[in-house]
Amino acid sequence: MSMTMTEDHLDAARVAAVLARVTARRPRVQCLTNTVAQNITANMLLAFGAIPSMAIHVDEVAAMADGAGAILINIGTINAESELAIPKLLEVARDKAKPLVFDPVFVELSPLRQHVARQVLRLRNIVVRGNATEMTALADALQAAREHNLTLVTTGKIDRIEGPRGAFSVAHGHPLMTKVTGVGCAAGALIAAACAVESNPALAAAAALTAYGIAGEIAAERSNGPGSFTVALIDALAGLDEATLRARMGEEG
Ligand SMILES: Nc1ncnc2c1ncn2[C@@H]1O[C@H](COP(=O)(O)OP(=O)(O)O)[C@@H](O)[C@H]1O
Ligand SMILES: Cc1ncsc1CCOP(=O)(O)O
Ligand SMILES: [Mg+2]
Repeated sequence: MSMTMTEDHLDAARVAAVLARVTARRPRVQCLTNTVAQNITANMLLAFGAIPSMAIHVDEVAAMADGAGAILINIGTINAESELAIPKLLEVARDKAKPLVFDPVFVELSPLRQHVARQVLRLRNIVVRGNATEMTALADALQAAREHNLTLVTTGKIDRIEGPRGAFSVAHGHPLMTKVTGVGCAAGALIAAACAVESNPALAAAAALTAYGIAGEIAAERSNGPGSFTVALIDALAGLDEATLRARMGEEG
C-alpha cells in the first residue's frame, strides 16, 4: 500500500506510554489463530504484559471474546469450524465495539481465504496486518474498506501503518524475525493488545511494532540462530523499558 498521508513522528515516550498501559491493564486478547502460531503468539502476548486466550470452538468464541479487550482473527490454518467461528467474532467486535485485528495469512494462495478476507473487510474500524504479498493480494478490497475506517499495517523490513487518525513507518526489527514461523502472526496479536489500551489504532500498531522490532534487534544480538532467537525475542520483549526504547530510537544524550 502506498502512503498518501504525512507521517506522524513516534518517540520513545509515546511507545512507553502504550506499553505501560498494557502492563497496567493487562488486556486479554481473544485469538482465533492458526495452529502453527498459537504457542508463540500466546507467549509473546504474555511477554508484552497482556493475557492470551486462544479459544477456537464455534460455540464459545463469542463468550470468550465478550469480555476480551481485543480480538485477533488469523486465517493461517482456517478449517470448516473456524470458518464458522469467524462471523461470531465479527458480531462481537461490531456489537461491543471491540478492537479487531485481522491477519490474512496466505490470502494470495486460495479462493477460500480471499472469500473469508472479503467477509471480514466488510466490518468497520478494523486493523488488517499482513506482509506485502498478502496486502497486495487484497489491494482492491483494502482500498474499498478505507471508506469505513480501516487501519492498514504492512509489515516487512520497514512496517507501514496507515489509518484514519495517522500514518507511521517503523524501521526497527531484524531479518531473523522472518526465519521463525509465527513471528508475523504474533505481531498481529501485539497490535491487538495495544489497540485494547490505545484508541488510535495506527498509534497502537506503531507502538507495538516499534517495541517488537527493538526486541528483535536486542534478541539478534543475544542469540546464535533462529532457535535461540525465538527464546531471546520473548525475553527481550518482556524486558523492554523506556530507557532501552530511547537508546534504540536514537534519543540518548
Ligand atoms: N527484513 C526485515 N528486517 C527487519 N525486520 C523485519 C524484516 N522482515 C520482517 N520484519 C519484522 O518481522 C515481523 C513480522 O513481519 P513479516 O515478516 O512481514 O510477517 P509475516 O511473518 O506474516 O510474513 C514484523 O515485526 C516486521 O517488522
Ligand atoms: C507456516 C504456516 N502455515 C499456515 S499458518 C503458518 C504460520 C505463518 O506464520 P507467519 O506468517 O507469522 O510466518
Ligand atoms: Mg504472516
